[in-house]
Amino acid sequence: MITSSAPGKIYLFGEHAVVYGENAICCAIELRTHVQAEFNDHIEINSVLGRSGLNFEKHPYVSAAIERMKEFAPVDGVKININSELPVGSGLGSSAALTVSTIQALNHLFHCGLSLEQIADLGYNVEWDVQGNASPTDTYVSTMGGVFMLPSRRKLELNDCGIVIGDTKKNSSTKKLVTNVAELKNRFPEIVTSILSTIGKITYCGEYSVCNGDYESIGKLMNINQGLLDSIGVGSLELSQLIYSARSKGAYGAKLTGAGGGGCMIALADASKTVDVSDAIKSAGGVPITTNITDKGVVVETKR
Ligand SMILES: Nc1ncnc2c1ncn2[C@@H]1O[C@H](COP(=O)(O)OP(=O)(O)OP(=O)(O)O)[C@@H](O)[C@H]1O
Ligand SMILES: C[C@@](O)(CCO)CC(=O)[O-]
Ligand SMILES: [Mg+2]
Repeated sequence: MITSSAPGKIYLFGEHAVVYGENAICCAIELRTHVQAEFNDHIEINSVLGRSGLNFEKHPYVSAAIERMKEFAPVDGVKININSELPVGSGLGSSAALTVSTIQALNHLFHCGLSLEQIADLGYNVEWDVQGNASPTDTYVSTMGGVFMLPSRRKLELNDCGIVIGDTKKNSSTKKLVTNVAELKNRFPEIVTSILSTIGKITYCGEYSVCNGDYESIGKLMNINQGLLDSIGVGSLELSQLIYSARSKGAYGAKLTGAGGGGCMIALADASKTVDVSDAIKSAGGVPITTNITDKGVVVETKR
């Protein structure tokens, strides 16, 4: 039996734009998904969503990961148990953490010898298989841990600042939201391409601010990024309420993270302000989530 785990993630900048090759800065967080894999006489997948066999409706990412792993090993009889600290479908990369930890568990159970780069690439393929469109960002950062500029894969450092997360209700998947943006881009190609390109430029400016620890500028760039995400239809009333509430209590900046349409927002704040910002998120109807950035990517926790 193998148990592996992988971290979730947050975006400082660049979600959705990174699907079209623009820059993004993405950070792994300490909340993790844990996957246990053992040999079995058939395929069985157990999670908070229930029990199934190979089932692309109930467990699309695990089922797609098993299919991809069949290129390397005879994955016909395996039992997968999933436990996660990440809210499902909330923009914190729960699909990527699940995908990457599943691949790593099967990698070690069947002695495939896959490298971290190969795991990240396979994870990207799985998210693409399920969503019909994806960037390599979520699965790369969940594999490697840390803070990265994608697609260049430049590693960055982000220390000495507080990250406060607020969760809101969400009723749309990343697959649907990414599809919606593609449809908007098809309808207004010049306008949406210009917006996505501007988000890429925000990220480029943001990298300079991150490297210089200029949190005031990072916050202002996050706020501009949020306005552009709203313009392409991936915001929500609930997210806006939390975002403006966090900003009113002294956050450097606040924006949605991940695919949007609800789910999580993040606020960047000085350590002295994180309690006030967290209270503001709660008073605006959000569920505050406390976590930190982590350098710990996908790992094997136990082998028995
Ligand atoms: N703990 C879990 N157990 C089973 N399936 C899970 C779990 N966590 C995530 N999933 C799968 O991932 C899907 C959510 O992926 P989705 O990409 O929509 O959200 P996310 O990854 O949390 O957000 P984002 O992609 O914006 O970061 C769920 O519908 C489910 O199929
Ligand atoms: C919306 C998106 O940019 C981030 C989802 O966390 C999709 C992707 O990059 O695969
Ligand atoms: Mg996802």
